Amino acid sequence: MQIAIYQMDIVPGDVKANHERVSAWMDENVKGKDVDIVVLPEMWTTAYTLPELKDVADVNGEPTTSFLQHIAKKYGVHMVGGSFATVVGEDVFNRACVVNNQGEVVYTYDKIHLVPMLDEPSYLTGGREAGQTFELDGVKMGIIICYDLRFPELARQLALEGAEVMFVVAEWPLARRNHWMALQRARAIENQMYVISSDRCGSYDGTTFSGTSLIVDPNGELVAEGSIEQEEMITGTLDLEEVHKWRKNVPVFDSRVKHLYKDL
Ligand SMILES: O=C(O)CCC(=O)C(=O)O
Repeated sequence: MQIAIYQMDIVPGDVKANHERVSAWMDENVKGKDVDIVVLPEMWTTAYTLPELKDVADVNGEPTTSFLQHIAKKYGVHMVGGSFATVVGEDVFNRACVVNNQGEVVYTYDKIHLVPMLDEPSYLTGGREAGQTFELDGVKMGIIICYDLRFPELARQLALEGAEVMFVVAEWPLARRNHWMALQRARAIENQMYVISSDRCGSYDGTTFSGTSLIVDPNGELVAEGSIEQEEMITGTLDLEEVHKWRKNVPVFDSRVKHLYKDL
C-alpha cells in the first residue's frame, strides 16, 4: 500500500483557492504514479480562520465532499481528505472525510476534542460520536484530528475495533513539535499499528506549524518524515505483515486486564 501525504500550506479562508492547490498538486505528484492513498491535513480548505468560519466554511459538507469524490475518481486513489469546516444547521463541525478510489464517501468523523488553547469551543461544535473504523482495500483503518492525538482512549478504541492503520490530520504548532512526534510514536507502539499524519506547514495568525508529517510503523520507527517548513510530498509503503507480527510477538491486546481498569 503506497501512501502519499500532501504537507500543504493553506490559503486562509479561501476554499476555492485551496481546492485549486490540491488539484494542481495531484496533477503534478499523483497522476500516473503508483499511489494508493493520498492524505491531506486538518482544516485545509480554510485554515483556522475561526471568527469568519461561518461565512467561509462549506455547508452540509459541500463543495468539498464533491471535490474529493471528483479527484478520487479522476486519479484512481483513495482520498483521506484531511478535515474541513462545515456548517450544519446552527453548528460548525471540523469534519474528516474519507473517499475511496471509486469516488464513494466511506467515512466521515467530526472532531470530538475541541482545543481550549485555540478557543475552538467558541466557534465549533464537538462531534457527537467517537471515531469508528472504515475499510480501504479490505484493511481496517481509523482517523483522528490533531488534538485527538492527546487522548489515547480514542486510538485504543480504534485498535480494539480492528484498525491496523490510523491517520492523524493536523495543524500542529511548531512550539509543541516534540509532543507531536512522541505521541504519534507512542500511539503506534502501544496499539501496534501504522500511524500516518498530514500536518500543515507555514504560518497563520502568529502561529508557525510543525510540518513533520510522519509515517510511523508499529515498532515506532519512522518510515518517512517531512521537513518542518516546506510544502512537500511524503511517501512510504505500508507492510501490514508488520502489524500482524508485532501483535503476535508482543500480545498486549491479550494481556489487557480489563476488569481492573477504571472507566474514568
Ligand atoms: O494539542 C496541540 O498541541 C495542538 C492541537 C491543535 O492545534 C488542533 O487540534 O488543531
